[in-house]
Amino acid sequence: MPALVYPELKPWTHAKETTTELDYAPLAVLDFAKWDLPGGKEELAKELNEAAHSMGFWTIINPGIPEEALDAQFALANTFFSLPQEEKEEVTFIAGESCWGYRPPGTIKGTEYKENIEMVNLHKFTEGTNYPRHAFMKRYEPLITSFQKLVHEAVITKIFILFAIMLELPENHFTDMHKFEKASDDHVRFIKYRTRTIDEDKAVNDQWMAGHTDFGSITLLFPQPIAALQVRTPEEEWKWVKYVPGGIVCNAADLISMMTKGYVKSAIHRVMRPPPDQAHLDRLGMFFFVRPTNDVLIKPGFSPVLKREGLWTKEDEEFKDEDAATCGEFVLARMQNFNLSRTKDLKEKESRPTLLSESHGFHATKELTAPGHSECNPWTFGTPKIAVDPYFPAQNHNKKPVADTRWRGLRWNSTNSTFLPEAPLPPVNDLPIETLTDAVAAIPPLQQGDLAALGLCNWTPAGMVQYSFEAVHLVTGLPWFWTFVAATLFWRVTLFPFAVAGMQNASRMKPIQPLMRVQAEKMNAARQAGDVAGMQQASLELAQIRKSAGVTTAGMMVPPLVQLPISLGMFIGIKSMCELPVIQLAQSGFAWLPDLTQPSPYYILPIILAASGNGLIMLSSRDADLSNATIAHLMNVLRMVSFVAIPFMGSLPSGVLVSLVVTSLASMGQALLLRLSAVRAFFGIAPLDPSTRSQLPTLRESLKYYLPPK
Ligand SMILES: O=C(O)CCC(=O)C(=O)O
Ligand SMILES: [Fe+2]
Repeated sequence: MPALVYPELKPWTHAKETTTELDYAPLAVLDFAKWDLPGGKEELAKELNEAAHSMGFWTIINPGIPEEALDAQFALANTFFSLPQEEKEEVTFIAGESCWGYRPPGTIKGTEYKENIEMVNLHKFTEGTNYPRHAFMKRYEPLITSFQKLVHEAVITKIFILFAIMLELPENHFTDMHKFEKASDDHVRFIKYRTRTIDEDKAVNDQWMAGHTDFGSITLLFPQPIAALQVRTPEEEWKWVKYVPGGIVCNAADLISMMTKGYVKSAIHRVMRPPPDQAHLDRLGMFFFVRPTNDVLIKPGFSPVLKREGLWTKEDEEFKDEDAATCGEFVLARMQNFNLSRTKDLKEKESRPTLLSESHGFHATKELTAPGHSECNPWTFGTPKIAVDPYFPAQNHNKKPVADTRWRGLRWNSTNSTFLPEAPLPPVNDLPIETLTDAVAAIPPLQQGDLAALGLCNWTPAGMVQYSFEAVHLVTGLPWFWTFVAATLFWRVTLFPFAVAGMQNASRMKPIQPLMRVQAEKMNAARQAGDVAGMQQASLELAQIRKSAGVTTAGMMVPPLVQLPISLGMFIGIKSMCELPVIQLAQSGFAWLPDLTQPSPYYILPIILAASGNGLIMLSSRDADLSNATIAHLMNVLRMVSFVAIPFMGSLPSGVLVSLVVTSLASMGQALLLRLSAVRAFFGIAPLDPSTRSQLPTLRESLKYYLPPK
């Protein structure tokens, strides 16, 4: 494993895969490498359709999340769980109020056993979110946020696009409901399950977490090899979920099920004592609970598929927005019920959960569900009161309860059900709140492999540019501002031979141009006359002319083919480093431009860029063939565009602009250098001919050229 951005984090070593033969659920494996292939998304949507409709569980391979990024998060969790207990309890779940922060193991009701679960829920860190957070977690905010954003982009968004395709809805149907930047209860959860003795486990029927559904849209379960998770199949059997190396297991949850009228199944799952070859090992899990944004209405959306399936009814059509609860209200109410329910599910012979939809809006009453009511959740697992139907009944969806305490009565049959806090919880307001400046001041230097751990550095041009920036920084030890300058110059120097090759080719081309024009005319005449032999002859001659002049197709094609991807890669690669952000870039080491991830102050860099861009165009126009007026005026258009683009440039992170300015100035230096007769002679480029020196029209002349006379 490469060094982490934060070397003090303790890496988590994953166990070996089990060799025990387990009764595995037949889960679909979706290969996200297909995403960009022609027809790939449609094929994936088909596979997801089958999986989401039947099992509610599936696995994604090649999700585009680097292993190092996962390792870093597991190390973070491992380090957190090994902190002293008081430090972990700095921010703790508050029964009936919130589930952010740490939840220590409780005692299993009716037994003397301690629960073997401790967990921490990390609400996404977005603007305006003000949840209490551990000082420890704040310290790692960049590492956590960039990971969550990456997962959102690379996996979650794609799943929602596939949902939309499979339901024949516009691709943005679900993605619009799940914007990372908007307020929602998206969070990452880490759970540490500690081993128990055989006897302890027997007392709870080997259950580590009772059967339940998750209550958001989807849940991602990141790869870890200890078998323990089981899913309830359509045949109502518990089957093991197989670990696929690098694969992310996903399950659909209640809200997505409600919004698709149960077409997408909210999957019932539980966690059991692992098989014998793994039962002695602690299990560390990482999960991403995805929720719609708070403002989204819980309301099924019309889909031709639902209609064909007979799930879409007149009632749905007539359902009014004002009758719908919002996802924010729903999640809050269920969360408030979080620690209130007191069930004995782990002691039941077998937890027999139902789906939320079975009871919601029908059985819950204000009286029963009032906070603190001892019977607030009468639907304990296994009671005969509930009909056990693991599938979402289509008919009940429109009975959306409004945001009142009725929601508290909804079954919260998840992980918290046995939690009984043992010690009084610290008041949140007393917690030391570190300022962000403190956190930033503590940024450690970047180390090799850190960018990869953040999901950067791959085999695309942008990824390779990022790799080169990391390498230049580590090899030279330069601060980040100068790293940007040096790495950009490195690429200019690397591209210099290609620029020279392009010029050599062009200079060989120049004297044969009149001949080539004649050949082209010959070719045209032959084509019009239908004279194939004549055409062949003309192209043969053309080839010979070019060959004798030393002009090759490769010579014409290769320089731009190399320069273009690298230039684009620089732009995209640097932009994504700044936008992530790679937090070290916030300390540029250059007083005048302290933070490369932020726009340039007072538009200084965009103005320099526009000015140098103009200079470059004027310089290259001097030796250009401007006999064609359109070309001459077009160059002037480019000059004007460079100024008009200043506001856009002003919105880019200054790291991108530093690189663009260096590129522009270096290009100018290169152009001046390649005008010198001695340099041209050295490279075998024909000298410039002062008699053919051209001059651009004035900007006013160009405006006149484009604007029709009044
Ligand atoms: O530990 C697992 O594999 C599943 C955890 C889970 O289902 C949950 O936290 O909701
Ligand atoms: Fe779950």
